[in-house]
Amino acid sequence: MKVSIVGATGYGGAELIRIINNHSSLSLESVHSSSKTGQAISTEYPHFMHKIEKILMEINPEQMAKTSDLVFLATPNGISKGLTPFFKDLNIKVIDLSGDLRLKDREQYQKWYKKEAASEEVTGSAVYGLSEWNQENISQADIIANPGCFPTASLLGLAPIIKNFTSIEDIIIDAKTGVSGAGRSLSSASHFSEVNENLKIYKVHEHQHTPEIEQQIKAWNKNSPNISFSAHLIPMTRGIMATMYVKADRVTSSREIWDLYKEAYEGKPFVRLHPPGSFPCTKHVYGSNFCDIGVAYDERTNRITIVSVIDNLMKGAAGQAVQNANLMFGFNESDGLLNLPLFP
Ligand SMILES: NC(=O)C1=CN([C@@H]2O[C@H](COP(=O)(O)OP(=O)(O)OC[C@H]3O[C@@H](n4cnc5c(N)ncnc54)[C@H](OP(=O)(O)O)[C@@H]3O)[C@@H](O)[C@H]2O)C=CC1
Ligand SMILES: CC(=O)N[C@@H](CCC(=O)OP(=O)(O)O)C(=O)O
Repeated sequence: MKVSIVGATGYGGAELIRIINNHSSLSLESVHSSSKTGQAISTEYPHFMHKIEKILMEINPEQMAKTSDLVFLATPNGISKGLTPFFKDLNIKVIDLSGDLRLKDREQYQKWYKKEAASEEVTGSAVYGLSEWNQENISQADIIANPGCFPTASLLGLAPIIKNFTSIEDIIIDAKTGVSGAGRSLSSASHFSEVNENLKIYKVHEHQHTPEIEQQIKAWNKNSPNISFSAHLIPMTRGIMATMYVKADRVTSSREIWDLYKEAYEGKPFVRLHPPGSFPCTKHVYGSNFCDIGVAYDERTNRITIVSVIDNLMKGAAGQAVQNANLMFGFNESDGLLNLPLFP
């Protein structure tokens, strides 16, 4: 199966190239850029030297549709909503890594992203690509809205509770991310001297992933409350930890909660449940497509604590995108993705 990448010079695009290089059924046909056409991708990323010697090409959907079966859009928010209709008309499948196609309510997109939303036709035909929980729809989709990094960690961590408790009183998601989550372009927010030895909260009550998480938990259980979500930037390159506190409508136990997770993720190759009383850290998933989860119940406060970790560029972006491609084309779900994490 031949694939192209738009936004190949970004971190998500580069991670796609790395994964596809180890895939038995996907082959990289072409890489595309809006600003570096004619340049070799290995000039931009010397770690690809002598291995990936593709030249960056212009973004020409008609040309791409002649040679590729699938295009990954690893572009900033606001771009894929314009490109996707061309690919849709040309019958080439699309996996969009940006936030453009995830929210079904266009007003919500405009409110949180502060941009014009994609057309209803495009958002209507996009399938939300949370691989573990939407496999059937993904396998029949032509357009995938790949989930955001924080929503992936949060939703995989919340799903068993949301689906098994009738009513949840309160959800707090306290999330931390490494700096590669902000992409490769330069900004003062990701400047070494402002990130190193620093811990910073950002987009308080305004983070664009809030409505994405709420959209999915309310689809799973209409009694789900709005969430309190906060994002923090920490001085590391990759990784997300979402620590979540959920107040349930009834008394439970750590064992009951752990059993729910065990059952929910039995046979899922990329979600690993820690043994009772043990919790994951970001290095447990570094460079891999795993989402590791630990859970416990605090009987003093009647709150369930869930810790969910992912690598933002893998399970939070390119890894899950390839997992979705595997499901779309009927390949083994794990193809190209079974590498162990890098440790330490
Ligand atoms: N980084 C992460 O952890 C995650 C990222 N995402 C999402 O994935 C997408 C890609 O992220 P990431 O790779 O980190 O971002 P980067 O900023 O690293 O890369 C984005 C790339 O998009 C290209 N681009 C910029 N403007 C345009 C344009 N007008 N038309 C076409 N291409 C353009 C640029 O390449 P060029 O100038 O060569 O065209 C750039 O290299 C984003 O939407 C991001 O929000 C989602 C989950 C996690
Ligand atoms: C560190 C950092 O800035 N992370 C980004 C991650 C968002 C992202 O990946 O964008 P989408 O909206 O396409 O999901 C943020 O928190 O906004």
